[in-house]
Amino acid sequence: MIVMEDKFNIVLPYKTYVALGNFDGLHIGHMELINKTIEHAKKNNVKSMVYTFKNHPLSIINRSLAPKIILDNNTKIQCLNEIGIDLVNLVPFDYEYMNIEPRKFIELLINHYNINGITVGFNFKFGKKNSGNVKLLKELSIEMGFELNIIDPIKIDEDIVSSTYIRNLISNGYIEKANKLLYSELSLSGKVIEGKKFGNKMGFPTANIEFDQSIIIPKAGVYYTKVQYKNKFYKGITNIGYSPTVDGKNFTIETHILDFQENIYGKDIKISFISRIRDEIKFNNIYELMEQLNKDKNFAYKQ
Ligand SMILES: Cc1cc2nc3c(=O)[nH]c(=O)nc-3n(C[C@H](O)[C@H](O)[C@H](O)COP(=O)(O)O)c2cc1C
Ligand SMILES: Nc1ncnc2c1ncn2[C@@H]1O[C@H](COP(=O)(O)OP(=O)(O)OP(=O)(O)O)[C@@H](O)[C@H]1O
Repeated sequence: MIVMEDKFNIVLPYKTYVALGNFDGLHIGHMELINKTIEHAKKNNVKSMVYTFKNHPLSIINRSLAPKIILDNNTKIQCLNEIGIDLVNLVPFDYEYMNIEPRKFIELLINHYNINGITVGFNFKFGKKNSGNVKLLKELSIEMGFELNIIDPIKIDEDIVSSTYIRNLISNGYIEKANKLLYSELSLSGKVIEGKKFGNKMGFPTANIEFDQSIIIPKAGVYYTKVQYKNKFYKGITNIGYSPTVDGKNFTIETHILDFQENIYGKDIKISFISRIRDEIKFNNIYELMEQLNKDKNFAYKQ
């Protein structure tokens, strides 16, 4: 898979079939769209391409409305590679880009990426002030001669699946439901940093993770997690919150990795959230906390 960050500077030497969108999270709606793009690209003997953004458009259009991101770019690239996309364009979204008129945008796509076809969702909007829509795309596809695929809404129960819908699930702790809608389980990657070193004394050493502030964090509480370190997987119990029993001041994400004794300060780990175990509790003393931690650990062993 080729990854590029091109803002209409290059001209591709081959034809492409392009999926357009933000694709944060890579949910089942996005998957339908991306799989259809690959299918059509193969049928037409051209390359499949995901055209998306390096930064969320709202981070430029209206910073105060910019959401926390579900999937970091590295993980998104890895997933798209697994799915079988030929090219990914992670476009840096900036002020100049924001002001491209819809018709001009499609002209640029055609001139630079040799477009054979485009796939978008039913509600796709594009171009300056989001003024381009599916109706305009239909007109342009006839005028400019490219194939157009519109994907019908993918729903869960009566709700249309969207990145916003999934962000709400995550913020409210509904990890299992969010995971059912995502291509891969919700995860956080980062470096292990030093904590208060109190966990060790309780017999529950924890890996505190340095997390990216732009990434969405599940609701505070305790989660059953899967931890990846150096291509090996371990069970974990992860606490998100303020540790009110012992500290109450700093917000941390810390994981006790089961059956693991290595010193991993400074090393990168990936935590995948599997299910929510409970709320964070302010215990009367650390003995009560330790008793609960043993229960959490036994829960994880049974999974
Ligand atoms: C699985 C797990 C569950 C936890 N649950 C709670 C809790 O309910 N209440 C609380 O005050 N602290 C909780 N903690 C935080 C501990 O108090 C914390 O791990 C300990 O203070 C060690 O911190 P340190 O890593 O900074 O040394 C939990 C930690 C883990 C790993
Ligand atoms: N549930 C869905 N069914 C079909 N197509 C979808 C669905 N969700 C998104 N799409 C399409 O996938 C592409 C990328 O969607 P995009 O990430 O921009 O929006 P979204 O998933 O609805 O998230 P947001 O909540 O941020 O609007 C768009 O073309 C969009 O129309």
